[in-house]
Amino acid sequence: MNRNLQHLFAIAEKPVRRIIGLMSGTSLDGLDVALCAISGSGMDTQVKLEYFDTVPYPLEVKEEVRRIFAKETISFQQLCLLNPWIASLHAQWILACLEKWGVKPEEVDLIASHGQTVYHSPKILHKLETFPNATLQIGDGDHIAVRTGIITLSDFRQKHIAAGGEGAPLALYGDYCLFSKKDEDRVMLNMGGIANFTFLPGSLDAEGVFVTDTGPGNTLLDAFARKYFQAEYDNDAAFAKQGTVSEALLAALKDNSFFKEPFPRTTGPELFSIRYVEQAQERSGTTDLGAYDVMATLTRFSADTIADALKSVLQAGKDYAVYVSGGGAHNPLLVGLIKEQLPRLNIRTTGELGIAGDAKEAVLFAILANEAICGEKIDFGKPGMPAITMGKLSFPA
Ligand SMILES: Nc1ncnc2c1ncn2[C@@H]1O[C@H](COP(=O)(O)OP(=O)(O)OP(=O)(O)O)[C@@H](O)[C@H]1O
Ligand SMILES: CC(=O)N[C@H]1[C@@H]2OC[C@@H](O2)[C@@H](O)[C@@H]1O[C@H](C)C(=O)O
Repeated sequence: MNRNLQHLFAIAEKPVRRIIGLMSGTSLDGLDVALCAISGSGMDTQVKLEYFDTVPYPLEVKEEVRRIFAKETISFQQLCLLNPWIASLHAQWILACLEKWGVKPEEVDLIASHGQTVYHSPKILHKLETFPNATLQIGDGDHIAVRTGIITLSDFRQKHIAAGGEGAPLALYGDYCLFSKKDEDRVMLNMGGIANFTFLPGSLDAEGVFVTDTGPGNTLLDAFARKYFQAEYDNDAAFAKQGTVSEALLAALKDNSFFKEPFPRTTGPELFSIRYVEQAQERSGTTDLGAYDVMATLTRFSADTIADALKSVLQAGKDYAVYVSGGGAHNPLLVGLIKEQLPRLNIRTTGELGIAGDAKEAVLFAILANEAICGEKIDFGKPGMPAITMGKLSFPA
């Protein structure tokens, strides 16, 4: 047997695998690095989050990525150059984290790299008959494997599309294995740039699992915080809290076919952009609205669309535990507005389940890699949620 395969085989047989999960999401705030000790697979998966850090993207990196991020027209050269550049930066940051934590690269079994999404274009967005659902994550796995010396799994989303999905959300595969609890219906709500949630039935029945993106989480808030206030985000909703919601603008923001598509539906900043808001302002005659009022309205827009999607799945009059994660969980106004609409939600954090909210998505990619090496495909029995394991293998040599 080839040495690489021998090594992989030995990893699959270990009682505990140390896997680094990486996530750098649509907010471009940084690279989340989670070193996990994982045993078992599927519903028997056990995870201990050993170390976690977010390496902030330096301004220069944000600027280079923004030159192509979610843009229909870009420099092809920029895309080509960024693919290995992002990978080598991620590799460099992984090695720095390992050094800080006192862990040697040879003590790590696998890296699970999400890569940097630069464009997400499901059919419901591009609406072109000829073309399939499509999504593109850069930061090639071969570069990470060679630079770190650690076997790397990457590019998780393509098989999801090949098997009939939109390439997202992938959270359900890890949420189901890790957070399902017998006799307790749970909702795992992640509010990153884009918000999504997984419903986990207390029956543990895979066919009862539900997942979808709901629409914007922080992406519009971040874009307008940058535009109006030269701030990276609306820290603790300080700007939005000073404004008043414009019902006219809110109605125009909600008037988009995305919100009528069947679940699971996915989206990104390709749709929910500054242009999206400006067009809604023009349609609703609110172009003169003050910056604080725009921020207040955008926060309500995120909260309402999250609450509406939750209402369509949860039974009215029943109590649910909702475990929140992602940066939006730190936004008190956003969380408060969701709670106002769904008073019977019992809002908790994934930290109460042992995984800090900021680390959750990175941990989920470590779980996906574990499933690819040791698990079996799980059949959720629904279109858009294919029964697959994911991730492409890169060997260091
Ligand atoms: N204290 C806070 N107050 C308000 N917003 C906050 C706070 N802390 C973080 N955020 C928001 O969280 C964002 C980062 O969230 P996160 O890291 O979950 O996004 P992401 O992983 O890039 O997104 P996605 O899940 O869509 O890929 C920030 O850009 C900011 O909008
Ligand atoms: C294409 C892409 O990168 N999508 C992200 C993004 O961030 C949140 C939401 O939009 C979700 O669909 C997805 O990430 C998570 C990890 C997922 O696939 O579940």
